[in-house]
Amino acid sequence: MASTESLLLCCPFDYGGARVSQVAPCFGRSLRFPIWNSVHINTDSNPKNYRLRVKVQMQSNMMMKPNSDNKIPHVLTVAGSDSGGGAGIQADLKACAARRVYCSTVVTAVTAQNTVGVQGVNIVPEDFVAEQLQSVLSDMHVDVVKTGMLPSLNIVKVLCQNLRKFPVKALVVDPVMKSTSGDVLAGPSVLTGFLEELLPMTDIVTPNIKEASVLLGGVPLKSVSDMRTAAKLIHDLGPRNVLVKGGDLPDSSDAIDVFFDGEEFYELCSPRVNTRNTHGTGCTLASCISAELAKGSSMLSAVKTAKHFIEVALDYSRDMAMGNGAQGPFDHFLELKNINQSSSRQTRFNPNDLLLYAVTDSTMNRKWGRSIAEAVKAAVEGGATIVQLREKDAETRDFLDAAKVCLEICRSYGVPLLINDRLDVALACDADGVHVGQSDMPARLARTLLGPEKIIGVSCKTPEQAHQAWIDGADYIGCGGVYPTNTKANNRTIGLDGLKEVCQVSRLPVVAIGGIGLSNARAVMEIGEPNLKGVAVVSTLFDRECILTETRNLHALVS
Ligand SMILES: Cc1ncc(COP(=O)(O)OP(=O)(O)O)c(N)n1
Ligand SMILES: Cc1nc(C(=O)O)sc1CCOP(=O)(O)O
Ligand SMILES: [Mg+2]
Repeated sequence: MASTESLLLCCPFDYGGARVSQVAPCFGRSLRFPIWNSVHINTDSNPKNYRLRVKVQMQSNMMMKPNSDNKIPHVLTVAGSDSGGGAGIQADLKACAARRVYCSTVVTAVTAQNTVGVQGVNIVPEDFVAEQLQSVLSDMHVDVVKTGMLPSLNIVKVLCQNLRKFPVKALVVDPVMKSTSGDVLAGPSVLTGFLEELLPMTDIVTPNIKEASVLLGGVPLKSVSDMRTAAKLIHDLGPRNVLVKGGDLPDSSDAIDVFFDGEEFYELCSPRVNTRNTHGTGCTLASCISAELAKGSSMLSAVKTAKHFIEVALDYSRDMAMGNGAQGPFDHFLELKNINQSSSRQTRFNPNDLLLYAVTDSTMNRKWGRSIAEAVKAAVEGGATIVQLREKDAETRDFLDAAKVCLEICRSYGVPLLINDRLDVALACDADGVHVGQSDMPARLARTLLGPEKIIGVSCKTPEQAHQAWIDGADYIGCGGVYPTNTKANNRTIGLDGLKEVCQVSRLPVVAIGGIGLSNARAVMEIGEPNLKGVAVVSTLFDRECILTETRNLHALVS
């Protein structure tokens, strides 16, 4: 790099100047595509440079990473264009970019649509769909094909011919039949193509309850039990996995989707986000699943990550104002939003993540003969909502290596990973934050070193400590020991009363810790303090034979 003015850096995929515009103002001049993979500990007193470093470091998290075969993960979407930009090809491109995967496009139809509805549809002739497919598939390495609007039987046939000619790792079918506004996007003849040709080649099909009903000849779906039956029946039509999306199910406070892999059913729940901005969620979900599959995820893990992404995106965009119609689009670029709002950490840290806080322990892992990564994976699969690596006797190198693996696991589940005590390890692996105690690195210094984006938790036993944590710029406090514990030597027990007292003065969210398990977690959660957001536990999860089961059980108790 010759100078800051000529920082023209390579990036595998140009997806616009948006990221760049976040960085450029720091220099007051134009930069293009920063690529910066190293970790920066900020020792620079110039706040301008400091801002730049933090932001550029986040940008490196947003770049596409080659797979183990050195190829950039690539999804080809075969779908319709939505002029309003909320669904179809436009949503697919944004979703893949947000999930850091390359996306090529075969346009099957051009729609005139907005937040009010679909005003017109122009179907692309099948010969030209075939030409687009041939262009992409014959030249570029495609991992996953994702389909959206397939508006004619002949287009379905052309697609199937090309998939036979150019096999890919996975085929994800979003069986789009109607838009969110209720306009028909694919007629009955297309259904024949789905049933006879496309579904038998499909790795996962993602119907909503209306589409599932159409695929099954019109049977109504009114409950989760109906969705399970439908998932099984659709599976019998040929796809290897089925995800029936229950977002439109009436009378449910949660968005429950049923996933069936041919052997087991999984009910995937997320809180229903109260927003009008849901246009494009189906396309985005299928594209996210495709993106995760392209990166090498297993099917279930891809589905879970995609569902979590949608939940967070809807939540972030709940008040976004776009258009005058009933259904608005949402914002896919959460990470950019974080960069934009770097002065406001609360947008990044969600206090609800404290609900089930899993804290690891190397002694317990050794006792049960498992690695830190195995323990963390089981905990997040069981429903842990945040993880802290508390590896008191690990060698630095081993700790760092393990932290990197755990971070990948946690990121794939959308679960934040914090490091206990060791800021150096947190910085080196770009963890989501740290937890420090009263005799560790002072929280204020931790904030200076980690920057505004990272999560910082502080252990507090008294109202004074809680007040100081807030002044120092912490994000939450860990308060305990609520009950006696064998995990931390000489730990003072403050009881439920001590916890209440701290909660009442704390301006930060609180997670309770110390001796908490299945027998008393409920009592802790029910102390009636609104800023008590969850329980942090060590032995209840990690000093047990099956971490997954214990986490599930505790999750059920505290949710
Ligand atoms: C969530 C949470 N709360 C409290 C602690 C204890 O931290 P600390 O007082 O620094 O003690 P050690 O964990 O370092 O022994 C915690 N780790 N997590
Ligand atoms: C790490 C830690 N900190 C505490 C505090 O009171 O700040 S109690 C504790 C240990 C919690 O382990 P368990 O869930 O096995 O009791
Ligand atoms: Mg500590």
